[in-house]
Amino acid sequence: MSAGVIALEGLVVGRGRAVVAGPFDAALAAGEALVVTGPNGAGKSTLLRTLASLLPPLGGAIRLSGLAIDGEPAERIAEVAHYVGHRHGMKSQIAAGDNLAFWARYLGAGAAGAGRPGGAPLSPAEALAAVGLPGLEAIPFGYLSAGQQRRASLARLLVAWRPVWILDEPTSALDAASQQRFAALVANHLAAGGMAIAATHQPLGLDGATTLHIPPRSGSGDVPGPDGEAAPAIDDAALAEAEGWL
Ligand SMILES: Nc1ncnc2c1ncn2[C@@H]1O[C@H](COP(=O)(O)OP(=O)(O)OP(=O)(O)O)[C@@H](O)[C@H]1O
Repeated sequence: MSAGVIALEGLVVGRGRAVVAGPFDAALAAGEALVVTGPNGAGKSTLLRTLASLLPPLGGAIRLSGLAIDGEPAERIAEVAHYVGHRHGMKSQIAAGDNLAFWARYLGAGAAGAGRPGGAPLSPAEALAAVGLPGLEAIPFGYLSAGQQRRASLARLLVAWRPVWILDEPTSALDAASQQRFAALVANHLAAGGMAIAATHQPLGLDGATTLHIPPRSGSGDVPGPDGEAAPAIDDAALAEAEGWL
């Protein structure tokens, strides 16, 4: 089992210079899960996007130790993580299996998976079977039902090894049996020395997970600029470009 640790030290997260949530202090070791809870708009997705290096921290630090990529110490979680956000990251008109084959190639499944704890990465067909979609690899992703689409997008976690799974509402649209199946996949990942950070409104059935509860937001809490000026209005176009929505 690897011995990685992720530590959040006074981490403050936000959009533009507007503080959304924090400061957070938490630590996560290999084999552990962090479940992020809180009401709508509290900042769960903002925290996860910050951990996934899609947004810069507004304060504090994210410290990594013992996490490596190609033998080099990782400097950012993104280098060693899968991030599954609200959007699936799959193309509707392309077969589910081909979408997963793309991710396996893009994520370098062979190299990153070599010698990983828990065995080699799964093929697209195996990964679809593992999320309860056996034999559906030739079906265009867009033909799948909402719950099937979510499950196929989660199958991406299995086609390339990454020690850290960052998951935003992973079980939304999943029925009870699919939620249980997914909880078992996360438990296997943790048993293989992985880590999971998940924002959710539904219990994930992870025994021993640490919970980080974000309370409802109060006040704007903008971070002043270096010159003491008030924070500028958020530029949605610039944010969209930085976050890759375009
Ligand atoms: N691109 C953006 N620009 C400005 N503000 C944003 C942006 N995206 C989200 N916010 C704001 O940040 C706050 C936190 O949103 P976030 O999506 O992190 O909450 P959440 O806890 O994940 O909510 P939910 O449970 O509804 O998914 C909200 O007030 C939201 O309006």
